Amino acid sequence: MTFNEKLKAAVQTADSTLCVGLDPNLDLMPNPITSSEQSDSQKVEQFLKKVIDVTEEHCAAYKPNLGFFEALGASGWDTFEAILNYIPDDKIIIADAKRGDISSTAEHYAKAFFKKFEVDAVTLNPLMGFETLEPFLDDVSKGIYVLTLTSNPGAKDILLKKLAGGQTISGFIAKELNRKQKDNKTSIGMVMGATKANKLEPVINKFPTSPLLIPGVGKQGGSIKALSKSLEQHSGTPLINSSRSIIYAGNNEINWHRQVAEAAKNYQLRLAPITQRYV
Ligand SMILES: O=c1ccn([C@@H]2O[C@H](COP(=O)(O)O)[C@@H](O)[C@H]2O)c(=O)[nH]1
Repeated sequence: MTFNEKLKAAVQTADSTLCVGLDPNLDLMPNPITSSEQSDSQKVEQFLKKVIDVTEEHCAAYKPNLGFFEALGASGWDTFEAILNYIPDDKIIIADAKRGDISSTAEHYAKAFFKKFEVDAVTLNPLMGFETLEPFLDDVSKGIYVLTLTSNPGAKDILLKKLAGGQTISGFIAKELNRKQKDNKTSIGMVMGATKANKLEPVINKFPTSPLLIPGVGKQGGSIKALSKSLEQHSGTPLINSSRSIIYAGNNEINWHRQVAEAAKNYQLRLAPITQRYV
C-alpha cells in the first residue's frame, strides 16, 4: 500500500483529519499517573497508552515528538518503540524528528525511522539543502513532511523572508518539493503552521497535491476557521495536529482520560468541514 493510500484510508476510516500529538511532559500529566511508584519512562508509557485508547476513534494519525522521548534518556527509545507498537495499524504514525544532515548521516536517519522503527512518515528540516532529503525518497510506502512554513513566531526570521523577485523562502521550498515529487516514490508533504493561515495559500498553491501536516491549533492559537478557508482549493490530504490541548485536557482527577476523549472528539467535530472534503 502506498503512503497516500494509507493516509486517505486512515482519514476515511476515522472520518477525521485529526492528528493527535504525543508530547509526553511529566510536569503536565495528571496526578494519578505522576504519583505512582513507577519510573518516568513507565509513567510516560502508561499515560500515552491510555491517551491512545481514548483518542483512536477520533483521529487518523499520531505524531510522537522525539524530543520528549529523548529527554527520558536511554529508556526513552524503548518507550518510543513501545508506543509505536501500541498504535493501531490503520493509523498514520509521523515521527516528529525534524532531521536534516549530509547524505551519509541522512541515510542513517532514514534507516532508523523507516527500517528500524518503521514509522509511516518523518518530519525533515530542509535548511541544509534538498539533497539531504534524498535518502528518504525511494519508498512508496513512506512519507516525509518537510518544514515549509512553521507555526512558530521565528518563521518570519527565515521562511517568510523574500527572495529577489518577491517569492518567500516558504514558497520556494514548496515549488522545489513539487518538482522533486515528480521523480521520487516517497510521498512528499509539507509542514504548514495553522498560526500562519492567512499566509498559507500562496505557498500551498506551489504544491497543490502535497499532503500537509498542520500544527498550531490549540495552545498556539491557530484558527480552524481561517485554516479551513485557506485549504479550500488544496487537493492533498491534510492532517491537523493538536498535542497539549488534547493530551493534557484532563485535570488531576481519576477520570482524566474522559476529558482527553472529549477533547479529541471536539477537535474531530470542529475539523469536520475540512475532513468532509477529503473523505
Ligand atoms: O511548525 C511546527 C512544527 C512542529 N510543531 C510541533 O507540533 C506540536 C505542537 O504542539 P501543541 O501542543 O499542539 O502546540 C509540537 O510537537 C511541536 O514541536 C509545531 O508546533 N510547529
